[in-house]
Amino acid sequence: MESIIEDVRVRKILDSRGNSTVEVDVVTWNGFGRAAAPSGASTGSREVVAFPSGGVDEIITEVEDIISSELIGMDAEDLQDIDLVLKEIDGTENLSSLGGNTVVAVSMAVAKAAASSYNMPLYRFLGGNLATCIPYPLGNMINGGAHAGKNAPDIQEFLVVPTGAEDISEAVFANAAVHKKIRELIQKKDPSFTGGKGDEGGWVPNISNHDALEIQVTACEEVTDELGVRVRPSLDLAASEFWDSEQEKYVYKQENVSKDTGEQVDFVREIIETYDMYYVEDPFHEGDFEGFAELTAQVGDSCIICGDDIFVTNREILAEGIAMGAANAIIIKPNQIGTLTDTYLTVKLARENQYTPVVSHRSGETTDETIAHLAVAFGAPLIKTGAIGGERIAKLNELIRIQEEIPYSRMAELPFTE
Ligand SMILES: C=C(OP(=O)(O)O)C(=O)O
Ligand SMILES: [Mg+2]
Repeated sequence: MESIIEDVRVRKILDSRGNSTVEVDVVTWNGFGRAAAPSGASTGSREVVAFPSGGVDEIITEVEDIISSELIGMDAEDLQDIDLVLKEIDGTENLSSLGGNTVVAVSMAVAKAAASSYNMPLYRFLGGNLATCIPYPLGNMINGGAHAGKNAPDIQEFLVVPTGAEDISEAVFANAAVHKKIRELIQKKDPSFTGGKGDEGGWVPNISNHDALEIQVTACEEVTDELGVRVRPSLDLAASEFWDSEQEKYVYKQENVSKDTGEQVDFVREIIETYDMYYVEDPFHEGDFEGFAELTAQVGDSCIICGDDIFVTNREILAEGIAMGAANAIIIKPNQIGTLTDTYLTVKLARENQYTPVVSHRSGETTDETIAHLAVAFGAPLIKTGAIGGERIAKLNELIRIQEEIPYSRMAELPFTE
């Protein structure tokens, strides 16, 4: 009774890039849930389609009525049934008629409304009383590729993880300290640097991939010494963005060099070894399962090799990767797959196969904080959600609140840390 859905409202709101996206309110007899959908810039080609052909406006004018007439009267607690109904209404494989972003916003708003109906936070409603681990934040420091301007590095994200942090507060402030330090180091290298930032709040300098790596690692070392909290460098290459399918080469415009898969394996392995990288995401393009498998075979016993565009939070594609030994971790972005049920099932498959789930934001975000709750509920050891910027700190500050609320909270167990 408490969680019977009484109303569903859909509206158009701004995202962090100034584009339109969708926000959904779900009202139950005794509760309320609100969620908004993010959008990617470097999207995987096998992600569900974000919006129907008429964009957000079609959702507001046509889709809202269809969804609300089906969902009103259903019990928000029956999340799996509701996710099934959403997929049935859509009727396509890639959610192109309702739009994956509509589906994910409804699915998350329903879950939040169900939790609220029983006066529970979302992480507890989904994860239960034993979900007490707080994920480590992967903070974005330097932006390149599709998240930055044309003179920025080809590598999309220079990230850090405060593996030595004892709690989430120490972790997020260590990341923020590295972010500040990196600005100083960029300014030293390029006095004309104006302090411009990319889509995820990382700095966008006009420097080479190599110089960005040097600066990232120096900043990690200095902050580790200053704060006494070990911070380790990590990367998201987002290599689909610089894979040239005609040449069959990874093309690094900054250095004017091209590499085939074998050379890319050697190049990334060298970076991992030289800079003691903790985590490397999408070092190969989304179709290069062989490259992923080879690198994982070579360094996967000491470095997290994570698949984003390759798996797109899809458990069937993940299963192909598992069979080949491609990667040892997977990015979890609910809007890549559409429903919370499907998101959960992908996390479950990952865990059963010792793949680390890494819950992640998108480059176009809102102040929605749902993924902070999902990371705790799913027991994900890592969350990738930037380091600074309103839409990024919405998640980080929520983790601080969640930690405070859980009586026996502790930081999650990270792979490959002594
Ligand atoms: C967050 C990312 O970017 P986008 O949202 O543009 O896919 C990513 O590639 O991990
Ligand atoms: Mg990525």
